[in-house]
Amino acid sequence: MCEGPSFEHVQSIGELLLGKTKHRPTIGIICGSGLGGLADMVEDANVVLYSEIPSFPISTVPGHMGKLVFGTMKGKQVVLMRGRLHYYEGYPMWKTTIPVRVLKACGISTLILTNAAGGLNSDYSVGDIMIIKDHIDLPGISGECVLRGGNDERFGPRFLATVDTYDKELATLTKSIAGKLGLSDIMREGTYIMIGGPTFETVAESRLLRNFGADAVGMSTVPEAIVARHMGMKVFGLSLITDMCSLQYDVASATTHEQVLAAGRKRAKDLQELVSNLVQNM
Ligand SMILES: O=P(O)(O)O[C@@H]1C[C@H](O)[C@@H](CO)O1
Ligand code: HPA
Repeated sequence: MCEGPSFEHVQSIGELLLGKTKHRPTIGIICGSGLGGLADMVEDANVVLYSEIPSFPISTVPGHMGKLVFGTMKGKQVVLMRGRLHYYEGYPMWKTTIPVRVLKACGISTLILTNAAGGLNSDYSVGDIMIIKDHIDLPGISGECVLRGGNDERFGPRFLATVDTYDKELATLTKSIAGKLGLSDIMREGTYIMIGGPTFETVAESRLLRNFGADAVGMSTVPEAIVARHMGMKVFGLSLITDMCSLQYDVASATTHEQVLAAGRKRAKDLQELVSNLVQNM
C-alpha cells in the first residue's frame, strides 16, 4: 500500500553518503538540463556516482550526469545533484524524488531547484531567468501527486499546504544580487507549470497552459519542491527560459533538447554567478 522509500532506507543512504564526504552541507542544489556547469563552482569536491548508491535511480537524460557533488561554493558547504530524475524516464513520481529525501537525511535544510523551461509568457525571451513564485502541479491536480500513497509522518504530514512553497526572502535576496551582477534586465518572476513530458507542447497545449496562468513550462521541479516542503525544507527555484513555446500556428517552431542544452550553455556563467552569490549570502 505504501508507495515510496522507507524512512529507515532513506536515513541509511544519508548515513552512507556522509561516510563518503568530509563536508556537512545544509544547502542542496539540483541542476537542470544543461545547467550542470553549476558544479564547476564547487571547490574541494567529493563526488559520489548515483550508480554507487544502493537502489538509487539512475539519470538517463543527456545533460544529466548522475553524480552527487559535495564541496564548498564561495565558502559555504553545499551538495549538488548533477543529474535529475524525471517522471517521463519511466520512474513512478515518488521515485524521482528519492534524492530529495536523501538530501534531507544528509542535513540539507534549503533546496535550490534549477530547470530549463519553455516560455509561455510573451514578454519573456530565451535566456531570461525566472524566479519561481508559484507552480501548477498539472500531474498532481489530475491524480499523480508525488505524495500519493501511504504517508510516513516521520517524513511529513499527510495533508500538505502548498500556498507558501517558494521562499520569499530568498526571492528578494536573489533579485538584489541579480541587480548587483547587472542581470536585472533578464530577471523575471512567474509561475512554472509541470507537464509529464517527454513530448514538448502542441500549439493548442501551449495556449491552454498559458490560459491556466503559467509563465513557463517544464517537466520537473514540482515534485521535488513538494517533497522538500513535505520534509520542512526551505525551497527556492529558478527556471532558465531555453525556448519560447509556440502560441501561433503560422510561426510555430519545433523545440529540441539540443536547443535546450545550448541555451543552458549560453547562460551558464550568469546562472553560476547568480546561484553562487545567493549561496554565499544565505
Ligand atoms: O531537468 P529539467 O527540468 O531542467 O529538464 C528540462 C525538461 C526536460 O527534461 C528537458 C527537455 O529538453 O529539459
Ligand atoms: O518548452 C518546453 N516544454 C517543456 N519542457 C521544457 N524544458 C525546456 N523547454 C521546455
